[in-house]
Formats: sequence, C-alpha cells, structure tokens
Amino acid sequence: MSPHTENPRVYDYVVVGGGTAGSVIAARLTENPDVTVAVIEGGPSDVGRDDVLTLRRWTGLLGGDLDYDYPTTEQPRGNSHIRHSRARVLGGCSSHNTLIAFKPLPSDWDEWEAAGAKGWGAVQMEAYYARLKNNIVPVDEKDRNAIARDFVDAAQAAVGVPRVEGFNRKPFQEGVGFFDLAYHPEDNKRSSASVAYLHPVMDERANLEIWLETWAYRLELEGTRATGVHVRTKDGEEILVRARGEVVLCAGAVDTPRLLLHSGIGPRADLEKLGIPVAHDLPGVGENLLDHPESVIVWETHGPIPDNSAMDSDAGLFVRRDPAHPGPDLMFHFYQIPFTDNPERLGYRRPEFGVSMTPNIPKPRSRGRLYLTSADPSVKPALDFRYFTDEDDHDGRTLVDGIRIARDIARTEPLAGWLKREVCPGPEVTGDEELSEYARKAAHTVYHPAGTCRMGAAADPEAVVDPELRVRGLERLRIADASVFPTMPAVNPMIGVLMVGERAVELIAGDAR
Ligand SMILES: Cc1cc2nc3c(=O)[nH]c(=O)nc-3n(C[C@H](O)[C@H](O)[C@H](O)COP(=O)(O)OP(=O)(O)OC[C@H]3O[C@@H](n4cnc5c(N)ncnc54)[C@H](O)[C@@H]3O)c2cc1C
Repeated sequence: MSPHTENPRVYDYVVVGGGTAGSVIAARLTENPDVTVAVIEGGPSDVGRDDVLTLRRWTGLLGGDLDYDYPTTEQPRGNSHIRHSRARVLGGCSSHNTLIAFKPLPSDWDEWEAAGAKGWGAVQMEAYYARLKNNIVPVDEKDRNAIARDFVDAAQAAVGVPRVEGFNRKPFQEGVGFFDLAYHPEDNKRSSASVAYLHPVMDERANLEIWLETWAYRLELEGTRATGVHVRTKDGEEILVRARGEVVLCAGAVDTPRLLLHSGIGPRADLEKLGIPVAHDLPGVGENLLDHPESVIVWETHGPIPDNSAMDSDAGLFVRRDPAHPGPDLMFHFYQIPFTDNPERLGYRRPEFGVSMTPNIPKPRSRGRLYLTSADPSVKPALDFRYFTDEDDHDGRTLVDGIRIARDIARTEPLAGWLKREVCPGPEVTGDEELSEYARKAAHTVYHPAGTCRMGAAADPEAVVDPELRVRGLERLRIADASVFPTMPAVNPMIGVLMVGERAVELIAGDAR
C-alpha cells in the first residue's frame, strides 16, 4: 500500500477544478458550515495577481505559463494551427477571458431541454441568473472607444438591426451594441468566478480548503461508486483525497473528459487500445466537441485609435439571416486592434494601426471529438474539432456571409471615414470559394469548447450525465462545467457555465438532504 492510501484526506465533497463553475460550487456548498469541501486546482491563486485580475491584460495570458495551451489535430477544412487557451489559475477561464456576459437565450435553454436535459428549459433556468454574484454591467461610458461607437452606428445603418443597450435585459434575435461585462469599470478589474465567489470567503471558511497547483490525475472508484481523487501536489507528492459525499468534476470541457478517460471511464474500445483498464464503458465521453469558430477581416486605419477601452473588443453585432431560425445565426465581435495572428501565417502583414471584425457561428453544426493518444496522464489529449465538416457547409457559408456583411458595415459612415484599406482577406478576394477558403484557413476559435460530457436523458446511451448532472451508471460522481452542454448557446458561454454551477449546487444539496 502506498503511504497516501494509509492516510487519506477526507472531505464531504471534492471539487476538481477551481475554475468558472468550480468556484461557484465550492463557495455555495461551504455556506453551510457543517459541510467540508476540498477544491483541487491545477493552477496558482489569482489573488494579488495584477496580470490576471486586470481585464485589459487578457491577451498577455494567452500561451503563457498560466495557459494549458491545447493544440488541435490536423483540420483538413480549417486551420490546424489554432491553440486553445485554457486557464491554469484559480477562477479558470473566467480569470483569462474577456468576461463578455450573456445570459443564454431562452431558445438555447429550450434546445437543451428538447435534447433530453429535463428541467433545464428557459423558464426554470431564469432563477439562476438572478443568483449570480458577478458584477455584470454594460461597458462603461469612459471605456466606449470612439471607433467602437462608430462601428455600432455603422452596423445599425448597414444591417438594419436594432441598437441594444443591455443585451441581458430581454431576449434578442438581432442587434448591435456594447456588451455587458463581468468587471469593475472603476479599476478595470475582473469580476471573475474566483473574485466574485471565492475571494470574499476563502480565508475565512475553515470548511473550505483549496489545494493549489495540485493536479487530479485519476478518480478512485469502489465498484461503481466514486470515493475520491488521486492528486499530485506541486511538490510531487501523490495523495488520495477522499469524498464522503460526492466528487464533482469542474475541470472544463477538455480536462473533465480527459480525467474520466484516464480513470477508465469512456468508450471501451478506445481505452483498451491504450491499455487503460476499463472501469465503466461510457461511449459519449469526449464526443460532441463543440466550439464557436470565427474568422477575421482586418482594416488598416488612417492613424492611431484613441486608447480607451475595457478589453479591446467591447461591442458586437448579432444577425439573423434565416428568419425561421430561433435566435441569431451570425455574430461579430468588433476589435479595435488588428487581429492578424492567423492571417500572418497566410502571408498578410499586420498594419501599424487597424481594427478587425470577427464573424462567428453561433450555432455551429460541425461536431468534433476529444480522445487520448497515450495512457500517460501528462500527455495532452487530442482535440479534433472537425471544423467546417458539416454536410451542407452551413458553418463555412456563415463565415462567407459574415465577411460580406462586415464589408457592408465598413463601407458605411461613420466607420468608413476611419478606414484606409482592407488588409485581409483584401478587396480582390470576392468569390464565394475564395472567401470560404480564406475564412476557413484564417479561422480562429472564440475559445468556447464545450459538450464533451454532454447531458441527456437518463436512458440516452450517448449521454455522459443525466439531467441531475450525475455520471450515468456511476454513483456519487457529478460533472458541472462547460462539458455538460448538450448544444452550444448562440451567445458566449461563461454565464451559462456559472448558471450550471448554481444549479449543480441545488442538485447536490437536494440529494444530500
Ligand atoms: C481567452 C478566452 C476568452 C474567452 N472569452 C469569453 C467571454 O468573453 N465570454 C464568455 O462567455 N466566455 C468566454 N470564454 C469561454 C469561457 O471562459 C469558458 O467557456 C468558461 O469559463 C469555462 O468554464 P469551466 O468551468 O467549464 O472551465 P474552466 O473555467 O476552464 O475551469 C477549469 C478549472 O479546472 C482546473 N483543472 C483542469 N484540469 C484539472 C485537473 N486535472 N486537476 C486540477 N485542476 C484542473 C483548471 O486549472 C481550471 O481552473 C473565453 C475563454 C477564453 C480561454
């Protein structure tokens, strides 16, 4: 017997991942002083870290030492060079991201319910939004850059969509405006999951222990029951952290299925091929890999742009091309910087001053897959998004439409006066096929992987969790993070993840009672 199994640490709940959903769950469960919780977090604390807590410094975190930085597999119809940033720090991706805050649309939740997630419809989910502790406010007046304001005016005129002030006030199908953000405008500090939920309580609650820089590499199962998590601390010590009540996985859409697979929970044939002993054959683990892919169109401006901003992408546009579609079917972020990382690989050059529009696909139809390539838990999993592989090319066509609409906006005042020339794809690129080729090869991710442990009806053999978020066929093991999304919301997903966290707390507490 190894030393750690002689003296395991025991808590009521072990939460794996102190990220977006994990922070909510840990803070809420420990409101009851009789409940003990351990959070196993792979990264360090965000407390006192200006580089993390200052929202506008977000690009500095990409690819750095607080980023797990996952590659994609070869994408024959897309961009094989995309790096998926996933945060390795308390607060998870809410400590890394741009904190654009959209309550999922009613049609998004209703789609989940129709996909078998009973009890997750729009009417039931509304209450969880009201519970969120994050400071969700519109981009502050002082942060509204002149060129972003002119983008809003030009988009309204060119596309004929309503101007929206407060996207979360009521459901919308189209519109342009400044976003709501989870931030504190007075000092540009994040209102991430960790800031809003953990910082106020983490030093005070004796019943909450956060294990920082500690990696969960395997679940401990006794028969069909999850009883703990094997972790490796920063110092390399291996410890079994036991749960009297439940283990709750909140490691995100990449690392939750990765941990399940390394614990022998997943598609039998895949596990056997790698020599991982099968603990529970669950075919859906790693399937249904979703994302919001985007492309980019960049303009050089006549000169420098005023410097004020919340995080350099403060406004956006939603379009509904198909009037029968329940909600928007094309979205744009407007960047007041020239976002040329991917186009540069295709030979384009970054202008000194410029702006970008990034059309994305709110409801992508391509579905990918995450799988292991090694039984070694330290080897990153393979992420095959199968970008732009849907049968009728809905995804590729959406980006082509996006570039055309972006050009219409750029031709319209008051934005037109700022713009000197289109840098990429360039005005000479006009045909459907050429535009599609550019859009797919210069594609990027909006950093929204989801769906790899999707929720579904208890009898659905491809579902990984049931509508109570319990892993099918196992006991005392739940998942609550972006991996449970059955389908992608049309909007940026972080608020949806926080709401999953709030609902998970209720489900866990309900079962404990
Ligand atoms: C650059 C970027 C910009 C984005 N912008 C926005 C935006 O503006 N608006 C929006 O709505 N969404 C945005 N997103 C997406 C959004 O942030 C994520 O969908 C959401 O935060 C995911 O939450 P989660 O709880 O599923 O996972 P995470 O928040 O990633 O949490 C997972 C946590 O688990 C930890 N962990 C993982 N594996 C292990 C392990 N084995 N052991 C221990 N700990 C582990 C990680 O360190 C992390 O803290 C963005 C994402 C990124 C990366």
